Amino acid sequence: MPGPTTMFIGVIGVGGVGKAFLGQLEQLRLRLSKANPAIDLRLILLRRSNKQLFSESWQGVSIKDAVSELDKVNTPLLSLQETFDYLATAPGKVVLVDNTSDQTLANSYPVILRKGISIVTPNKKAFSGNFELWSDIFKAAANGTGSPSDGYVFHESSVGAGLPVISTLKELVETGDEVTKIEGVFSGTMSFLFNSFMPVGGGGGKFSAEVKKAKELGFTEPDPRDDLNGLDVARKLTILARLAGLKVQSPTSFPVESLIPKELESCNSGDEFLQKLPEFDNQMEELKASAAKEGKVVRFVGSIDVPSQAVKVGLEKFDASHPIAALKGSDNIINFYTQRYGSNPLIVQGAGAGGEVTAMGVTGDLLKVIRQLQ
Ligand SMILES: NC(=O)C1=CN([C@@H]2O[C@H](COP(=O)(O)OP(=O)(O)OC[C@H]3O[C@@H](n4cnc5c(N)ncnc54)[C@H](OP(=O)(O)O)[C@@H]3O)[C@@H](O)[C@H]2O)C=CC1
Ligand SMILES: N[C@@H](CC=O)C(=O)O
Ligand code: NA
Repeated sequence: MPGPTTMFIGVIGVGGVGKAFLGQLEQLRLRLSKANPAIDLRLILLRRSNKQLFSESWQGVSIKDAVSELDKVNTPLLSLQETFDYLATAPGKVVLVDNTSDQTLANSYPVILRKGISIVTPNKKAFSGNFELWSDIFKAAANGTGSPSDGYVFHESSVGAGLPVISTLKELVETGDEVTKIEGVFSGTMSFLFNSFMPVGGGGGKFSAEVKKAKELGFTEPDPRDDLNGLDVARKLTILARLAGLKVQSPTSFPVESLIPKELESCNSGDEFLQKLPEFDNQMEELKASAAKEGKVVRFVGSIDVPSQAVKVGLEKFDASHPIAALKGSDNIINFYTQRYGSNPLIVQGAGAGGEVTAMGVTGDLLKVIRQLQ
């Protein structure tokens, strides 16, 4: 029988982040039940694009074996609506973990929240799509203007992976500081690409080869064109700008520089794009050489100027001594300029992509929900 502190968890998406999350969920389950044996986390749904696994009896499936059990399933996939209805009938509190980048699922968040199901997710689509969806989500959430019986929603990993970017910005705003500017490097993929293709001091690999590496390391979006076209950074800036109080309509409503060569804009798939990208390495070599002539390197950055409501995303040149030029690996750096912090910004820096660090933000959000519902 489920007790008052039984929490039913549904997980959608078992890619790089989803698999790392399941590992962390099992650790969390063990730690919480050791601290308080009444706390009982049960995995009742695991779904990928073509299969799903249920726990018919609400007992929960083994988290350790869930991915291999999911692989064995050969029953027809339920619709998303049927899946939400199943979750809503669980005999207790339910949390849905969306580890996909699916827009259709993101569009359903208001409906899910109104069923009393909480959501934690690294998926940016819901928070960076049209402004109406953003408003609907927070109207429906218990930690927005919804009722206490609605679900909670947290999305820390949608910006800067597990780095405390969203929580920091929210606290600045909610404690009455005035945020004037947010700027920095917001993409783990772009950071990795430029740090390794154009390192300070010269050298570096071929741009296209670094893109393939970034994908293999699990830094890119499922389709790496979503990183290279600047849209992933634009989505993150849309989220931060909205949290800072700006009514940004969409991630395409401000200037965004794309690194997709014109000739590859019509590729039909990410694979075709990756295959053809080496033909355009010379364009990136020219960019590197022209920056080097000025003793600089190029990095992919973004900024939000709050008073003028100006948001932009693109390439900029930096001196070798600049902190942005000196970043390593997939590191993000996010500078918050505020009235309280004056001319020395509050800085958040560290790995901005990768399965484990992203899953950590999702697991942290799950803990926030558990604390609210306990
Ligand atoms: N990777 C990173 O460093 C970071 C990722 N994120 C975000 O985390 C999310 C996941 O990223 P990542 O794990 O790297 O991506 P992956 O491509 O590795 O995994 C995506 C997973 O989602 C599943 N999926 C896709 N569409 C659907 C659908 N309609 N229904 C059910 N399952 C679906 C896929 O199913 P299948 O296995 O069948 O293909 C796959 O299991 C994305 O939103 C991304 O933007 C955020 C911060 C950092
Ligand atoms: N593709 C994204 C993943 C995290 O949001 C990135 O590279 O930053
Ligand atoms: Na974050």
